[in-house]
Amino acid sequence: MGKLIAVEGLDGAGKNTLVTSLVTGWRARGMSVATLAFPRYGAAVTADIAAEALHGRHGDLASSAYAMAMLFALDRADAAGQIRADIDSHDVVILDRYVASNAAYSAARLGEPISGPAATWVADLEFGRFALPVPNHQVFLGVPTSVAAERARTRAASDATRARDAYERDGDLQTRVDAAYRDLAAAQWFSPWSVTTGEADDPAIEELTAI
Ligand SMILES: Nc1ncnc2c1ncn2[C@@H]1O[C@H](COP(=O)(O)OP(=O)(O)OP(=O)(O)O)[C@@H](O)[C@H]1O
Ligand SMILES: Cc1cn([C@H]2C[C@H](O)[C@@H](COP(=O)(O)O)O2)c(=O)[nH]c1=O
Repeated sequence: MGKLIAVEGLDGAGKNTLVTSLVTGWRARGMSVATLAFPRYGAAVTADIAAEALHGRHGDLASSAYAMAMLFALDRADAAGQIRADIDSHDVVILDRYVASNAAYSAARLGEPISGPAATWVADLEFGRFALPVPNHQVFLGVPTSVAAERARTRAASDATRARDAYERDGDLQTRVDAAYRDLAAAQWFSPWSVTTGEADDPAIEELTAI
């Protein structure tokens, strides 16, 4: 039975880069590692519709925090069997975004604390009704919001397929999401959390690399 680790953070924080580097390190040590990124663009229609909505399609769909969160949650519900099978057959399963993304973005959109109705609904829906596995560990890649925003902007400028979506263009939302993630980490929401800047010499990264 492998460990399930979820990496969380703002848009452009460098989650994908961090996951890739951790996976490379673990595989170099002979560990078997499975990885999955949410939303599963191109693999789940719910993920694609969510992305399209954040780029201005599907009428007023994106204006509902709960509707958007439901799309992201249904994507994960559809992947639950795959996640469980991966946990059974690997030493580590590492996810680029997971349930806490829905809790942080939904609470931030609605201006609620993480103990409020939206984050509670996300947890009940995803860990409860959809029975998604609870991670053994969650990592918040807590780079400054200005750094994440600049990385998202630079990426959009150099890659036409990565134009910034409604969440990425909303600086106030990103600031509230950052605060929500810090609260989730401080509350050790559903599992132990670490907060890292992502630098290789950060003790939190050294600890993860050495699992
Ligand atoms: N430590 C770093 N230093 C400098 N640039 C970085 C670093 N980590 C990531 N980047 C760059 O920042 C951009 C965003 O990185 P990445 O795609 O890993 O972020 P992400 O958190 O997965 O983003 P999103 O959630 O928006 O998909 C990329 O262009 C990447 O090359
Ligand atoms: C998985 C997931 C994502 N979101 C938000 C976070 C981002 O702003 C967008 C798209 O994700 P990406 O990593 O930038 O491709 O959606 C969310 O609110 N809830 C979720 O579960």
